[in-house]
Amino acid sequence: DHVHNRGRNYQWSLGDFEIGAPLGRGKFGRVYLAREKTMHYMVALKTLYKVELVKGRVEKQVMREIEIQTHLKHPHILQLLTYFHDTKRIYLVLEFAARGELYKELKRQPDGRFNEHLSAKYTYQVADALEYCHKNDVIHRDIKPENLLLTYDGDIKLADFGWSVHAPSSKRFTLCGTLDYLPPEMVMGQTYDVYVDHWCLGILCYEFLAGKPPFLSDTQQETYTKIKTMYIQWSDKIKPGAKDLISKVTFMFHIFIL
Ligand SMILES: CC(C)NC(=O)[C@H]1CCC[C@H]1Nc1nc(Nc2ccc(C(=O)N(C)C3CCN(C)CC3)cc2)ncc1C(F)(F)F
Repeated sequence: DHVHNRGRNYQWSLGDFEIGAPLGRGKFGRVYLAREKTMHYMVALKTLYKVELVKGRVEKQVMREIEIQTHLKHPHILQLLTYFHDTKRIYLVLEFAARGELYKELKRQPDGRFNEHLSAKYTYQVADALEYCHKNDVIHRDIKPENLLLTYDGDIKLADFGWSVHAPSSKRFTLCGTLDYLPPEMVMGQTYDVYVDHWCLGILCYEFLAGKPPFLSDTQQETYTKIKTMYIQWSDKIKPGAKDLISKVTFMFHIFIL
């Protein structure tokens, strides 16, 4: 009915939501559980402080994240439902993933790793999301456990398109966080294409099965060297079938590129 059914041009605002518990901290502000007042729809409300965005010189990146995530609609991609702002903050109204952050689920496992069934399920769902992104000329560029969330049913939601770009691209970006997932061509600062996501998918699958990424080293330099030489020590936890899959997904394209 007209009261509840808001048209496309409806201007959402903070008053439309009841704010609940904090879900944790995002990069530029807190994330809260919230409930939309008329339909009682549960959402995640991500707040971004404008001052912080300016200080971090990431306004364009945030605009790109909003632009990209608004247009991607896929069961394994966390949807950006709407956004609005007030004087101090930008608010992203995102899908609420009831079972939270996958990397915490990984750490909660008895030996820090998923069994083959779960690893295959999650790897498949991320691959499904990536295929959809690539069909829409979007490279995610930052596939790793920290950027994956789990729904109530235990399905994957790919989130955080803060580093995504339109393919192909040679956009260099200052690295923040782990190098473990960087493919060789990005380490060498060359142009890259959707294959960077394939590389990361292989690294992700390895980490699900082994409980740690393949190039983990004590120093950054060592990690770089292992990546550039594609020197991978196969954990004994990885069976031949999985090793074959990871090699094909991760290394195959890079043999052509390098
Ligand atoms: C991908 C991106 C990099 N990550 C993020 O944005 C992070 C930063 C903060 C939270 C998360 N962002 C989201 N989190 C959820 N769901 C969620 C999260 C945490 C818990 C949880 O375990 N607790 C509350 C526990 C409950 C128990 N207590 C003890 C600890 C916290 C349960 C459900 N849905 C949507 C989002 C989103 F993305 F839309 F914002």
